[in-house]
Amino acid sequence: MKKYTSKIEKNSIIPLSFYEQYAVKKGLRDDNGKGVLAGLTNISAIHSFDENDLPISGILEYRAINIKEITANLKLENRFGFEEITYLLLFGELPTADELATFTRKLAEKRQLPPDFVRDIILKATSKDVMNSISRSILTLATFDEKVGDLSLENVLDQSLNLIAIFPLLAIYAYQAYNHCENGASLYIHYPDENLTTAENILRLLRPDKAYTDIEAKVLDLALILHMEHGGGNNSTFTTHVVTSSGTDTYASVVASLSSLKGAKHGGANIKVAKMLADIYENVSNHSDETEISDYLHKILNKAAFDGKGLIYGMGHAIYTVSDPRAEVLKSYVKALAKEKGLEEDYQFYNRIERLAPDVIAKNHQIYKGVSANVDFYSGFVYQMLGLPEELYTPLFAIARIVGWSAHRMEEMLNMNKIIRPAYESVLSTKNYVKIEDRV
Ligand SMILES: CC(=O)SCCNC(=O)CCNC(=O)[C@H](O)C(C)(C)COP(=O)(O)OP(=O)(O)OC[C@H]1O[C@@H](n2cnc3c(N)ncnc32)[C@H](O)[C@@H]1OP(=O)(O)O
Ligand SMILES: O=C([O-])CC(=O)C(=O)O
Repeated sequence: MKKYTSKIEKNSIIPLSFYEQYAVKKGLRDDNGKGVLAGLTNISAIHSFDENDLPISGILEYRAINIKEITANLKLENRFGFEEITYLLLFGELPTADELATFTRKLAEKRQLPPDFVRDIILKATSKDVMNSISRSILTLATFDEKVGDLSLENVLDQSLNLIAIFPLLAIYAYQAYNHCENGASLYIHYPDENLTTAENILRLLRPDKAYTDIEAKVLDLALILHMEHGGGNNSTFTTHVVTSSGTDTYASVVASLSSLKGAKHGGANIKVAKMLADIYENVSNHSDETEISDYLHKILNKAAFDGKGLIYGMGHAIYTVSDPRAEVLKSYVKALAKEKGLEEDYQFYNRIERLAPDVIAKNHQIYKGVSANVDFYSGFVYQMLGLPEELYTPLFAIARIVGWSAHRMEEMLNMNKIIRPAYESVLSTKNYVKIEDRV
């Protein structure tokens, strides 16, 4: 293989200077780190600079409503919000109490799989990679749908609602199947309860005794809400736009976005954060020695420790500068939860890394806009405290983000009607074909 990979490298690597020469925006990003404007949206807004272009604490709005206000109100009213915010993101306005009750019932009715699907599909060829198992299930579900390629708004909405409703089942059953077949654990396939919310059902399906506390379910509900949507440009949602513009079906579109989300630089970062924190904890002898921790973070950044990729996971963001508002909200819950679970030392350790990492990154990279903890930094710690297995961290992100993907798919269908097709400039000069006997 080495012989082939050397050829690929020799014939594929493009000098860095060419990108400047041809004015190509690497990663579709401007020099100052901002994304190239690729679309317009009504679904959400992200603010990280003020009117004078100075970095500010991040603001995220769902359909123009600040998520901090959304989550604070839900907390104040001690209510679950996943269904309500799904309604807001999909339909563009907050539901009345009656509309919410009807919509919640609709989602509950849709929360079921075809007969024998678990036995015939999910329990076969199990995998530690639950994201891949979900994709396999979704592509199989496409074969059950007689209207798979019907691209009318009504049908796409119906398909999207079906997938939003059954996503928790696909994720948790895939985990239970893996845990049983590969780890020898007992197999639990509980049915969802139509009177429970999405967050409650997730805990019910996962726990052997189906039990959970109200606080656990509310914290999970909050985490889901914070992960639901992040504009049209994030990697998985942009994937939705790209593949929707080609006219593909809803199942294929969701699988494409899932494939994007699982990447370690995107939604897959939450598992990496948990593993990285465990690695730092193991390799640093004094857990409150900031110099020793910084030195180890430098090693990670220099590809000499952890996974050798040079990334400090859970830190940095394509858009946010001073802070990611979702990380701030999660952190406030993490602090209280850690106290309740007697994990304050772990919380302090996370806190230390969060404080030290930006400096370490800034010393090694040119940072135009600042680096801070992103939503993935604390989410894994929350899931750990809820007793959720690592294999489900990224699937939980997907259970939430499919709502944003669905809203963006419909927005693309309604507004664009133009295939997304940017240009790539060839940097080679034309050559003649050489006959095989003349090749050296
Ligand atoms: C839900 C989400 O998707 S949130 C993001 C989850 N991902 C992670 O946590 C993975 C770690 N973080 C990262 O890899 C990056 O911060 C990203 C991919 C999220 C954003 O990267 P960029 O858009 O390149 O951010 P930015 O322009 O601020 O980066 C400037 C430089 O700092 C580097 N950098 C930024 N964050 C990090 C980090 N956490 N670790 C190491 N280097 C970093 C970038 O690679 C870039 O280096 P380069 O100029 O040599 O290419
Ligand atoms: O916006 C991005 O680039 C990454 C993302 O999806 C998020 O932060 O939720």
